[in-house]
Amino acid sequence: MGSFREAYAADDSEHSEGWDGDDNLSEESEGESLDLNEFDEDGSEDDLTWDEVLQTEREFIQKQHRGRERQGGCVPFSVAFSGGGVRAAAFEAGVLWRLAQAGRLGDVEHFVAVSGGAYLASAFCSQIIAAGSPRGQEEPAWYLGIVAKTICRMQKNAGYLVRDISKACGLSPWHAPSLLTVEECESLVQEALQRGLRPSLPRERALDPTPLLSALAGPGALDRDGDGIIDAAEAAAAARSKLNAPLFSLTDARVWLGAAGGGGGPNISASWLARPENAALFASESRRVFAKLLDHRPEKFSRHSSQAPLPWAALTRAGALTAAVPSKLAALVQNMARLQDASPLLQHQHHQQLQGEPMQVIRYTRGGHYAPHSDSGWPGHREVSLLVYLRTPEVGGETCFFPDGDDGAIVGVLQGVPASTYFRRCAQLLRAAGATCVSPSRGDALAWRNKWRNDGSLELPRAHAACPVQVGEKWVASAWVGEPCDSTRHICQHGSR
Ligand SMILES: O=C(O)CCC(=O)C(=O)O
Ligand SMILES: [Fe+2]
Repeated sequence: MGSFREAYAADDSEHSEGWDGDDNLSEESEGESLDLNEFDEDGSEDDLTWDEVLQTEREFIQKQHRGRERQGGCVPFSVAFSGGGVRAAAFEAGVLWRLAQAGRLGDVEHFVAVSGGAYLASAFCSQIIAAGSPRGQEEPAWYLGIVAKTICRMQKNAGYLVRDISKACGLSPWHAPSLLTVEECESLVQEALQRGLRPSLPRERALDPTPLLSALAGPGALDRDGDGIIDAAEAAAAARSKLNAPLFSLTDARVWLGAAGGGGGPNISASWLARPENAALFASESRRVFAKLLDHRPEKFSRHSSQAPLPWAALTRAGALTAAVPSKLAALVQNMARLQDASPLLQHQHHQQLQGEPMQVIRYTRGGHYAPHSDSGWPGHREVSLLVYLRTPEVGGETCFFPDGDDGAIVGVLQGVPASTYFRRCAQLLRAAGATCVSPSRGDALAWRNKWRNDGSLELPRAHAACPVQVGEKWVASAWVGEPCDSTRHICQHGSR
């Protein structure tokens, strides 16, 4: 553990109360800045003398040295950041990042800074205080996360003067070229074909939102059997079919619910949902989210593709060409988590969380698309989404991600656009509204984190769309890393993982 981190955390912990998690210290904390007049010039009986301070510091460092020697740790060293305005801070951000990448930040004994260097040093220390402490093995990744956050904060404040070398700002989708081999892609396609995956709907039906709207907008949308009660199955089916995949069939919903009984398990278990208070909560959340989505753009509820769930066990059975797929996906999540979040849970439990629900192979024939949507239906649902292109269309089929927290621009640009225009110019339209579009390329993978507002409300987290396939066929595999249950969230998974 870095001694400066401990020293800050131990001695200055009360200062962290002024940290508001945003770019500025709160007004309150500014008002509470250190008042030098409070100190007696000759030092009152209650104050530490310089000798005592030095002695305490020496003992602390000796203790650290002994601990380090016992663990066979690296040679400790100190870091000094010079001044030079924001340019110095920008340069030193790079130094911090390299030290974090080399796993050496934990060996820093003293960290001193002046002027421009202190912009960075103080931001870095604030992040450390706010983050608490890492546990053993997690230390290098923990420091990477802290430095990434520091860099993002600087980039936000200093703009182009600071380059985002951490690639962590803005939560961009992570693009991993050639993650799967051609053989692995084809094996997934064959597995899905064996499970009866058919071509998706023809174009004319695919782009017509009318049947969807009539099916969804009625008051009985959640109460499927019309008995006035939204039971567990209805709530689950509604969450799945209305919030995430609006054309998800009842059969699919049954498969999903059925998985609760064994093998993998869904994000929310049937037993959890069976408790009336949970089902009611779930249904009301679903209604709220659904209403909000519907307000934005009803057509977004359309999805035209065919899906086949692939159980993980089938992929990893002896001799399967797809045996390496789960670890490749897990490693992708881990890399992204290290640099974007460094949340220990996401970094270390992703393998298990990944297999919480089956992978899904999706097939889009001409006109097949997935209108703007979010993969995560509620807080505590899917933390990360993964997508691998298995077969690429000749034209169309781009995956477009909307700008963070700004789906308004997208809604505006799509308003009144006829289906035929959307079919031909989807990526062009979405790019013009600020979206980032990725063209399918066989074996390439994308990963992104689904984010929620702090208060748990929906922000169309990482809203994205699959543009219509114009020529050829597009096949993808989708997988999700479930968010672990967290007692501060009122809806979270209770699945039998
Ligand atoms: O096919 C694509 O490009 C996106 C698929 C997707 O968004 C999903 O499966 O949730
Ligand atoms: Fe999606």
